[in-house]
Amino acid sequence: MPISKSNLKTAGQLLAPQKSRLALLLVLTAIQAVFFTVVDPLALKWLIDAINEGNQSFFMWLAIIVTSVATGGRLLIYWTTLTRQKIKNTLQEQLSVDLANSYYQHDCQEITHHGRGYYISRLYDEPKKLSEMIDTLVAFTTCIFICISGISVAIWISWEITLALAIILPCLYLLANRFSGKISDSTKQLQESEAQFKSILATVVDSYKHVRLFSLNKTAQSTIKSGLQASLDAQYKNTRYSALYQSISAVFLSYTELAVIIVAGFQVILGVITIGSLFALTRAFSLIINAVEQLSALVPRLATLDALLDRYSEFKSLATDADAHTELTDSDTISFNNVDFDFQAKPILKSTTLTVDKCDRVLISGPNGAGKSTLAHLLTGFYTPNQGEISKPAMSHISASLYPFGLLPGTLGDNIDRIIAQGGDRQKADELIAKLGILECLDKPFERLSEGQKKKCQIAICLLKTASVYLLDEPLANIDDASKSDILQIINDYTQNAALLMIMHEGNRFSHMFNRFLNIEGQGNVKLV
Ligand SMILES: Nc1ncnc2c1ncn2[C@@H]1O[C@H](COP(=O)(O)OP(=O)(O)OP(=O)(O)O)[C@@H](O)[C@H]1O
Repeated sequence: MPISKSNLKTAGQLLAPQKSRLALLLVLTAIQAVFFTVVDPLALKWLIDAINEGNQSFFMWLAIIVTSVATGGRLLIYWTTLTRQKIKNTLQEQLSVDLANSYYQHDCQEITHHGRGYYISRLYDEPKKLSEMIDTLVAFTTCIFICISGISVAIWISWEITLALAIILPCLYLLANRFSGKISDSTKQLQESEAQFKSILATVVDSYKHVRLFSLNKTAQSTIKSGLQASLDAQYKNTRYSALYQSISAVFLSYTELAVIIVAGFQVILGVITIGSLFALTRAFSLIINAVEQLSALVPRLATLDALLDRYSEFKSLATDADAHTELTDSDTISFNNVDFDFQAKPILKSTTLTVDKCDRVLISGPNGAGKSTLAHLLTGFYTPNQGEISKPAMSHISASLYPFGLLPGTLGDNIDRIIAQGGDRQKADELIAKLGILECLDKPFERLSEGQKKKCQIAICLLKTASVYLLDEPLANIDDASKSDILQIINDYTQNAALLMIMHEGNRFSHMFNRFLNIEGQGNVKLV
């Protein structure tokens, strides 16, 4: 079977919301297939027999009826094409939204590891490909009904000749079984390597200025070339299996077609069937052979679909809403108990034990690369420790401004409105915007702001949330010297009755604002005084 039972079930669940529209499409597709397969060869037989017998009026009426039916059939094809596209669009939208929902519950470390381009591929390219299951379903229905009705017409004309098909079908079944596993595996490799390549491509695109400034055009080209290699190899492998399978099945089919024409020709010579029947029979067989060929071509498509459904289910299964299970501690304090955390064997925290109380003002400092931002991600719950326990408020009680920072599409104003719509305080937002002097930024998308403006907007968004813990990573970076104390004062004012933790390289200048000092020394050593 090119598609597993569990994936058939998943496909059924995905298509359930559109079942009525889909059922209508498949019924009309089946009618269309049966109609053309039965009418086409029979009309040919009757028309040729009418010419042979010189029956002019029957010939004329038949010609008019056949032309009218063919016109109606074309209109039906137009309608089914549009309906099919509508169903595909709805399915793609449903899949993308569904996967995006899972994305926000994926492990943050995995997301950082894979990169932006990888997830763009998984949230856009794969749903688009998966929505093509509608085309596969329609093609499958068409082929099955063409085969059934074509075989019925052929049996009606000459059952002996139809027996020729019985030889070919088991061979095709065996072939399909042999190749579908290989095609499905190479499809998975292809999708994964494409997603990884898009991650590389996103980095290459982002490096525009760097490449121009250092004349690295050639290096960028070779990065693209080597990144593309794995996906091109997987594409080649996939095409090789599909083409090999289709070529072998086509050879089998052409032998059968030849055998039918020879046997039917002899039957006409012996006077067993009429010349009109010969034409009808060859026409019906060519339709059946065509349909069987298309059914064979569906095997690689079904194997591809199987791989895509596997990837869809796997992506969804990686979603864990860990924060939903975090117990809220009574006092909303933070404590690390014997926590270990490392990145690829580089220790960031080693047996770290510390407690931050409600209302503490903590300055986090330490050399570059020591692990300050990593600690901030552990505190917010985006990273989980390798060992030990972190007790902290749930993410809904924490507000943070972390690197890298990103908002949803739209202007800064749109993004603030979205937070207010979730229960945010409009008056507090207006106050923060006025105090931080970012009124002119409201109607611009975040990416078009200056770096200092971006920083102020990040602070405003962080403070807008009512939380019991506030965590800001380098809030003064890119802020002009004259504004630094004012901004720290704003942060201090808006975080009263909450714990405040700030990562700052120039913290010593403002040490009077803090009551505790957390020094990340590197190699996993951390000191809190
Ligand atoms: N996603 C990651 N995968 C692997 N290593 C990482 C990852 N993120 C950070 N690191 C490594 O962990 C170490 C700590 O990084 P982190 O960003 O926490 O340092 P930091 O103290 O905030 O530095 P800075 O002061 O320069 O901002 C660095 O050596 C960094 O290379």
